[in-house]
Amino acid sequence: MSTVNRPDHAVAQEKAATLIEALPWLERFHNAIVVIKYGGNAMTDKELQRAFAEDIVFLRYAGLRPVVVHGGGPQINEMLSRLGIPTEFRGGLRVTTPEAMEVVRMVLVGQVGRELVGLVNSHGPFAVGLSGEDAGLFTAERRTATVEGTPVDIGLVGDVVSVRPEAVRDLIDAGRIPVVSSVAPDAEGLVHNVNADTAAAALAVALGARKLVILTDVEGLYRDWPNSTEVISSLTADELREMLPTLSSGMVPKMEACLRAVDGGVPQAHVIDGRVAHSLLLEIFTDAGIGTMVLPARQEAEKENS
Ligand SMILES: Nc1ncnc2c1ncn2[C@@H]1O[C@H](COP(=O)(O)OP(=O)(O)O)[C@@H](O)[C@H]1O
Ligand SMILES: CC(=O)N[C@@H](CCC(=O)OP(=O)(O)O)C(=O)O
Repeated sequence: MSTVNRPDHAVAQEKAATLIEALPWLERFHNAIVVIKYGGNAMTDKELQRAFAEDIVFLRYAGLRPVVVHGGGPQINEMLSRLGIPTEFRGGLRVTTPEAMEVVRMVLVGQVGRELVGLVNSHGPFAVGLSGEDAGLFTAERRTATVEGTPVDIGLVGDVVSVRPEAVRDLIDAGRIPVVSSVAPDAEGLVHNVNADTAAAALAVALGARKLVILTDVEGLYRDWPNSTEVISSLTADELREMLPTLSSGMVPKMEACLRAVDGGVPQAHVIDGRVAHSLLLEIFTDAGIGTMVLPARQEAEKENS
């Protein structure tokens, strides 16, 4: 006969409490499409990569419908440097020459996307990789960057001007997990480099996603970066709109993406810390919530937190 001693019982109770804490969120997000932008540090550390793949498969088994859009800025930098091609960013976006574009496409679609698909599929035949070029998913239009209020040309960089989400929907309906790389042709078929945050927001809107979650390499949106690291836990679209001109570097496309998603009807957009293993699960399934959440308006914030 085996007996359960008291400390073990207490540990078991704690585990049960953690599991049951997820119940309201499982109910709320059953069948929900959640678009997750994967990037930053979480992408370059092997352990964090594995944890991310586990989280995505966990979401799928828990009854959500995850869609992944991945970045790969650090990996593109590495390949450009190996090839001796200099690169620079303006307003958070890479200046992309035709030569750099070839590398961006090769790294995002042929390397980063493939590796992510492989990691997810170590848990079962879920992930299918595609890019903005597949089945007309994204159409891009050349865009400029804004530097000190002035538009500057940054080469073959595009914004997503239309989305045909049918291919992604087909995959979701078949129980697959789409893994999307952010390169896209313009109306003439010329392939452009699209920031992955921007692509994730456009896809979240087109799919009518319930959430956009952006993983990055900071805790969230800092109120007064780089002077302090006080994280803003939630803000409305209007508050973000006002703050946007004061933001710098990589936070610009990220927060623009959150705003675009929420303005486009996605009820919540989050920026969370990809350096914390399983931060995605913590965000979706726990009462605490983490990082920064953008909501359409204050009353929505109260509703979402209730
Ligand atoms: N207000 C801010 N809050 C947080 N980070 C900021 C802010 N303004 C600028 N940043 C910078 O933006 C970076 C995140 O953007 P980026 O490096 O492009 O991330 P990713 O690789 O995840 O796309 C942070 O590491 C930080 O250096
Ligand atoms: C136009 C532009 O800047 N495109 C990005 C695309 C990859 C990306 O967005 O990667 P992260 O999410 O890791 O930053 C780039 O070339 O780096």
